Amino acid sequence: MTTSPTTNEDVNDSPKAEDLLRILESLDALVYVSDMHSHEMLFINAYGRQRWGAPNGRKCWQVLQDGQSGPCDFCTNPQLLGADGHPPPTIVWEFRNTRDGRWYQCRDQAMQWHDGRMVRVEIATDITERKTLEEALKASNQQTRKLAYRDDLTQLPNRRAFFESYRKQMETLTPDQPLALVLIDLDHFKMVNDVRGHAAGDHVLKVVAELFQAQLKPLDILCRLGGEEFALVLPNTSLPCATALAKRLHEALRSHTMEYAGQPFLVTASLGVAATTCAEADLNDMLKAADRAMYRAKAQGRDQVCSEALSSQNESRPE
Ligand SMILES: Nc1nc2c(ncn2[C@@H]2O[C@H](COP(=O)(O)OP(=O)(O)OP(=O)(O)O)[C@@H](O)[C@H]2O)c(=O)[nH]1
Repeated sequence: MTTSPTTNEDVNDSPKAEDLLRILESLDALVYVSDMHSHEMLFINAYGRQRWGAPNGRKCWQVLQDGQSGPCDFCTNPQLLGADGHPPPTIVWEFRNTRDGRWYQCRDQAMQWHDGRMVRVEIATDITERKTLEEALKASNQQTRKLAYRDDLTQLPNRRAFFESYRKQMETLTPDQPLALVLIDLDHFKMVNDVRGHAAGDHVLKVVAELFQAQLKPLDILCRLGGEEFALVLPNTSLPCATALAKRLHEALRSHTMEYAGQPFLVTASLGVAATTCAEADLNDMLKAADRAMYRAKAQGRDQVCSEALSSQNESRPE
């Protein structure tokens, strides 16, 4: 009967050099050693030789990378020797190899070679599959986020995006900068649907979004709150300037001839404008003020712009 070792100590008692080499040569990972200063490749295991070839006296950057005329600018050697002479802990990083295009997790450390010089030892495992999955997940998350924040029909930011944009503006603007909000509600939109059909209503919503967007500056944020209601956040804009812009939007819409299924028709909107200094720009108060102004526009016969200041300072604030 054969007896087998029972503890690690028994196994590691007297490891033979050829056994250690056999382990290195059969590893499913790149292991290489290069001179810290000259970058000469001193050892590369079978895994590495199969993918990058034998070193033949070349430097590590000549063996492992493409298009290098000197040491790589991403080389971790400078980090491997601590200022106090003691090597810091192993450096772990991820890198896409320039020769095979695959991703590797690299574990680098410095050690003293048998002839006394300092060398770098790298163990690199192929993590391409994991990276591919991570990238697919990231892309899918971005797409999900895009869908969650975009209105499908008009491609404008939706209600959720509106609340987030408003909050961001509050953080970005200085306390004395004005902020304006315009609520826009199409007039008698139900009639468009009833008389011309739901598809015609959808067409109108898309055209309105494009018409308005064409009048805006890059920092102005037009959102579709839902149904036939839109909101416009205007950073650093006073009440007079916001009202003037709202009047331009109002005019652009009422003077635009819609056309659906060969039939021309007109659409109008009621707009409510509110503005305040950023320091006072509580979203609920702003929404209420813009809503009041918008309902005043509806009550006064629709097809017009009304405004309401939250703070008297806004009345004379320049754009
Ligand atoms: N085509 C289409 N219609 C929508 C959409 N969302 C909401 N609506 C319609 O918009 C209409 C809104 O009607 P109301 O709330 O009565 O408002 P209105 O007819 O515009 O009347 P006022 O606002 O008082 O001028 C309803 O008929 C909804 O079905 C949409 O995405 N597409």
